[in-house]
Amino acid sequence: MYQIAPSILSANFAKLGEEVDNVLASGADIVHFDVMDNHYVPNLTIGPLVCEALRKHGVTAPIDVHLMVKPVDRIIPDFAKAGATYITFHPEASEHIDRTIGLIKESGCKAGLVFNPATPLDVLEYTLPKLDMVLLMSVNPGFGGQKFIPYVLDKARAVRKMIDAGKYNCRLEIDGGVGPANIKEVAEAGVDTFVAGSAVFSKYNANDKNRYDTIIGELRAELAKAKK
Ligand SMILES: O=C(CO)[C@H](O)[C@H](O)COP(=O)(O)O
Repeated sequence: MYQIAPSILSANFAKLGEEVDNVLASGADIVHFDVMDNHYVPNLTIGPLVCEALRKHGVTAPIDVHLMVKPVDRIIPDFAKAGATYITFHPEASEHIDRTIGLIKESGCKAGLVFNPATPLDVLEYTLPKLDMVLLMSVNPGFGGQKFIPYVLDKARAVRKMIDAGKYNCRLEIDGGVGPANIKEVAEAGVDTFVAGSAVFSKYNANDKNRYDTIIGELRAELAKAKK
C-alpha cells in the first residue's frame, strides 16, 4: 500500500501542530520528521522536544524520524521516549550499524537505514532482514526544495528486488524532490512510501484552506496511474 509522508521541514513551524493536523486530515499517512544537526548536514532543525510536543498535541499517526545526525546512538532513546514510530539513520553516521539498529529496536521503534544518492547499498546485504524501512535520498540531505536526482530510480529498483527476493516486511521510502510530476515514475521503480516537503507545504497559496486536500489528491491520483 502506498503511503504519503509530508516532510514537516517545509511546514510553517509557527503553526506546526495545526499544519500536521491539516495534512493528516487531508489523507497523509505518516509524518516525516527531519532532524539535522549542523554537523552531519549543514542545517539545524528540530529535536525530541518537538516530536513529544506533536504527540502531546494529539498526533497519533506514525512519526518517521529521519536522523541526519552524527554520532547517532545517543539521541535514539530520547526520540523513542518522545514518541517516534520509525527511526532511520545514515550508515556513515554510526560506528556500529548493527548495534544502532538493535538500539532502535530495543527502544521499541521501527528501524531504517538511509542512503544518500551516491552512497552504495552494500550494507543491505547484512542488514536488510532486520530493517523495517530503507530510505533512499533523492537529493543530497540538508535542505528542502531541491531537484530530484534521477539515478536514484536505479537504486530503488535494486532495493525493491532485494526486498521482494527475501520477502522482507520492509518499506521502501524515497525523499527529495518528489511531487505530482514524478511520483508515478518513482512508484513504478518500486517505492511504496513517498516523502514530499515543498510539494505538499509550499505548492499552493497558504490562504487556500483546501490546499492539502488538493495536493494530496493530486499525488494519490498519480499513484493510481502507476503500473505495478
Ligand atoms: O530530508 C530532507 C532534506 O534533507 C527533506 O525531507 C527533503 O528534501 C524533502 O523536501 P522536498 O520534498 O522539498 O525535496
